[in-house]
Amino acid sequence: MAAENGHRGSGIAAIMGIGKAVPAHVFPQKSFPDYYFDISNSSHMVDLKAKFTKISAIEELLSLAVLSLSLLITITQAKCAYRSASGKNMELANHGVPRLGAEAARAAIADWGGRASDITHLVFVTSTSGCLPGADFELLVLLGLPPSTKRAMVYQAGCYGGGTALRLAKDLAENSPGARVLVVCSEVIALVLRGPSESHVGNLVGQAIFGDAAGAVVVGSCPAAAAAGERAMFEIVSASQEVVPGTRDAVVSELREEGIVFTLHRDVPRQIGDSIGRLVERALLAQQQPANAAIGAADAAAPDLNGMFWVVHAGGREILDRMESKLGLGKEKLEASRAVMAQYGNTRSSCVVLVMEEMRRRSEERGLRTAGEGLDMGMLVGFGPGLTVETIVLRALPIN
Ligand SMILES: CC(=O)CC(=O)SCCNC(=O)CCNC(=O)[C@H](O)C(C)(C)COP(=O)(O)OP(=O)(O)OC[C@H]1O[C@@H](n2cnc3c(N)ncnc32)[C@H](O)[C@@H]1OP(=O)(O)O
Repeated sequence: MAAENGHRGSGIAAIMGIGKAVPAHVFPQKSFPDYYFDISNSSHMVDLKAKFTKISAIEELLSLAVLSLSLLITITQAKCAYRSASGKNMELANHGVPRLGAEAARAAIADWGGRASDITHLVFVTSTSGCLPGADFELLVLLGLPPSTKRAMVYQAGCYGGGTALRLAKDLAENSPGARVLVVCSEVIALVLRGPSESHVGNLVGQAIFGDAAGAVVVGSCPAAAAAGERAMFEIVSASQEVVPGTRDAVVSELREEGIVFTLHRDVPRQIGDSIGRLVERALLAQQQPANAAIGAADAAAPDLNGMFWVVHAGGREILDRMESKLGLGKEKLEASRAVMAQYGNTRSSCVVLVMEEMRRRSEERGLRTAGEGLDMGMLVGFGPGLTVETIVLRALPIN
């Protein structure tokens, strides 16, 4: 299946298979505030519960949030105080992260059409477990990948980790002959889950919006002949990473005795909104010449952003709203991100893969020419602590 050994991959890396996995059990978002304040013995915090209820109504249509693996632990432990010890939660995360990841990886490999034994590299991303050997090793065993698979772990990158992994996969695929890189992003938020604190509303926001999910893709260059079943869906044209100056404290996450304690600053949506125009402009300038031509060679510096598809990390409704208005995007452009947010919440590093999968599914259902809503060029945006922003220019290839 992989390109011939010894042939140096000269083509642009492309995504050839996509898969996702979400927990089997979902929790009704509407009754989540009652449940959450009840299990944390916090029902007396009436004002805070009202605030939480407002925040957790992520989208008007939302009926379910996927938080099940993490919620199961609270059910079995029957405690979830703001500062409870995290031993059981750690066990659950260390167990769940590779397993959810393996499910997504199996789906991605099936979608690609190759065999697990053809995978040459693995890039595994998580910010919600911590053990050695790591989740990448467990995945190797669970999938029966060759022991010679070259692995790399991306730990604690937060929500931008999905973009980081795609950037690394591009470099690996374009510089290693015949490489087929499996990227797996898996997050089980057991270590993050804690009861409410009146003095830490930034944490409460995360309790309302974070969810468990894994996303996986297979990346390679020089696809084998179509007859062999391998096809490129999205070329990874170029990839950039930038830090937004002065935003170091915006998203902070620390691994402590009581688990992962994170905070989201109230200004995150504004900070992303204020910088997104410049970041997108720079990402488009950084892309390679052939892709420029596809956007519109006559005016490559001022592309029609509405003529592109958008795979944006579903960080929170306000972030998507601000991005939409700052970039002047039409209401429909961030539909895939909003759908993922409504169904699964903010699933951290895996979120951009889920958005890509959602977009591909919708495009195919509508009989569109490409998996990128029928368009040729698109942009993936992931962001997280730092604030660090990953921007990836994608080219969607025609669906066979
Ligand atoms: C983890 C990673 O690596 C990467 C990430 O994805 S980081 C996550 C990024 N996401 C965010 O930061 C969330 C951004 N916020 C939002 O999208 C929206 O605020 C929201 C969807 C969460 C809620 O929107 P909303 O329902 O319109 O409520 P909103 O009015 O904004 O807030 C409700 C209350 O909570 C408060 N609040 C909201 N966010 C807060 C925060 N981060 N810190 C403290 N207070 C906050 C508001 O001030 C408001 O308080 P009052 O009622 O006293 O005025």
